[in-house]
Parts: sequence; C-alpha cells; structure tokens
Amino acid sequence: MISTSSRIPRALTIAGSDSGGGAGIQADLKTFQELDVFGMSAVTAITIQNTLGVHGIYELDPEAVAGQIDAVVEDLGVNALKTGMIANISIMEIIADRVKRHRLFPLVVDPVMVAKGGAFLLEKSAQNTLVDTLIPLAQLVTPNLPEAEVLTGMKLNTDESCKEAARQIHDMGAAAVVIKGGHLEGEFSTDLLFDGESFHTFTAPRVSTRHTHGTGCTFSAAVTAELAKGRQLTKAVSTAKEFVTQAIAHPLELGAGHGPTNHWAFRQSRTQTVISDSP
Ligand SMILES: Nc1ncnc2c1ncn2[C@@H]1O[C@H](COP(=O)(O)OP(=O)(O)O)[C@@H](O)[C@H]1O
Ligand SMILES: Cc1ncc(COP(=O)(O)O)c(N)n1
Repeated sequence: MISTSSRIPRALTIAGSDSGGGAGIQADLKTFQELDVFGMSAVTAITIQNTLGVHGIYELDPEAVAGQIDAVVEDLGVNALKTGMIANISIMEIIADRVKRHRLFPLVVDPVMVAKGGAFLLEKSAQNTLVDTLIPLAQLVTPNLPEAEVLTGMKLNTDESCKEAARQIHDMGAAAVVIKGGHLEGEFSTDLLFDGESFHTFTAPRVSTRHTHGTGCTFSAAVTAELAKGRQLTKAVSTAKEFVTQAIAHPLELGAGHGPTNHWAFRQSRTQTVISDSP
C-alpha cells in the first residue's frame, strides 16, 4: 500500500495552554482539526484560566520548548507553524533559534501580549524583542490594534495610520502583516492585510457578543492551517476570516465571563443540508 502520510498537511503551534479551552494551544489545535490539518504543539507556558480570567501562569524551561519543537520537526515534519503566547525573552530567543536552525517556514507570528482580561502573557520588556527576533523571520504577523500600537509606537485611530503601521511592521522584516480590527467599534469588523506590495481588506459584520475569548488565536491558527495546505496568503487570510466570523457568530454561551468561540461553526456552515419532507 502506498503511504499517504507525507501528503497530510501538518501544522505546529508554539503557544500557551489555556485550561479553559478557548484560546492558546487548545484553540489552535481545534482550528487545525476543523480545517483538516494534523495539529502538533510546543507548549510555552501553562495558564490557569477560564472565562473569568487568567488565575496563574507557569512558564516552561526554554529547553523544554525547544525539545518539543525538535521532536515534532525531526519526526513528523511541519508544513506551517505559528507562535502565540511566548511568556518571556528566553523562550522567544530559543524559538527564533529553532525556526532558523530547522528553516521552519511559513511562520505566522501572533504577537500575543495581553489577554482580553488584562493579564500579561508576555513579559513587558519582551514586547519589543519581538521586533529583533521573530518578526524578521515571519511570513505573516497578526497584531491586534493595541499590539500594533506597541510595535510601532503609533496611535492607530484612522485607516491611514493603520496602513502606515502595517508598512512599518513590514519594514521590520515580516513578509506580510494583518492588523486585526476586532478592538474597533462599528457595524463591521475589518482586518487589513499588507503583503509588501498592496493592501487588502477583509470585512465581516461585527457581532455584538462578550464571547470573543481566543478570537486572535483562532484567526492566526486558521491562516496557518491554510498555509500548511499550500494556499496562497490572501486566500488563506480570507478563509481564516470566514472561519473566525462563523466561530464568533454562533457562540456556545459557555462560562460566566468572556466565553470561547465556536470552533465547529465553520464546518457546520459548509455541511448544512436542507431537509425536505417530500416523499
Ligand atoms: N465582535 C466581533 N465580530 C466580528 N468579528 C470580530 C469581532 N471581534 C473580533 N473579530 C474578528 O476576530 C479576529 C481577531 O481579532 P481581534 O479580536 O482583534 O484579535 P485578538 O484576539 O488578538 O485581540 C479578527 O478577524 C477580527 O476582525
Ligand atoms: C494561553 C493563551 N493564549 C492567548 C490568549 C489570548 O486570547 P484573548 O486575547 O482572547 O484573551 C489567552 N488568553 N491565553
């Protein structure tokens, strides 16, 4: 029998564990699975977390993070990877080392800094280290608005300022940038992609909901899954936008706080069949 394993797209997430299952490693693996991609993980930190917030963080030894990356790369192979919560500079530096050593590509960097509840998921002094380590290695960086402001030092309150920020992050060495518009207000939620040559916008109706825990993780994981299948960047971002929009629009209403999104909503939106009662 001919082995088909080499044709199965495989994606790696390097991120923090969210015990509540809505963000981090758990959101990434669910998203990979929903998009028919085999998911693998390298955990950077374990968070004690639920919909009410982050109640504790246990950072892993950088060598433990590197060991997980080496183990999956050397045996299973990685078609695309993403980073999420990185916790500290030592972990960031060892991830950058492994990306270079194994020539891992394409790399999606979600520059996770602060959880929606306010907890720091990356030590503050490491925020700008991203610019010297991982951003220059990235095929795509996916900051939300506050993260783009930290990276560029700009106040982002107009379309033109967002475009300028995207240009600046591209100039830091990233091949492409998506500035996500979830933190804005208005009828629509629009994300701005700059691929080094042109700008593309991805717009969906804004859903009025408190269940937006893990939206950024889910979006960047969906882009990574699509890149693992060999999709072109604009198409991958477009599918990811559709995935996260469905996940937000069909909330599961779990937990007493900011609940998770619905990771199976995208699949259901594609497979819904019309049931007819005629004989
Ligand atoms: N209320 C919402 N309605 C529709 N889309 C949203 C909403 N909030 C966020 N999004 C989308 O979810 C994705 C993640 O964005 P955002 O929430 O800004 O990221 P993060 O979780 O990193 O803060 C983006 O595609 C954004 O447009
Ligand atoms: C482990 C982990 N990674 C990322 C996030 C960010 O998600 P959000 O901004 O929705 O809180 C999180 N809360 N926890």
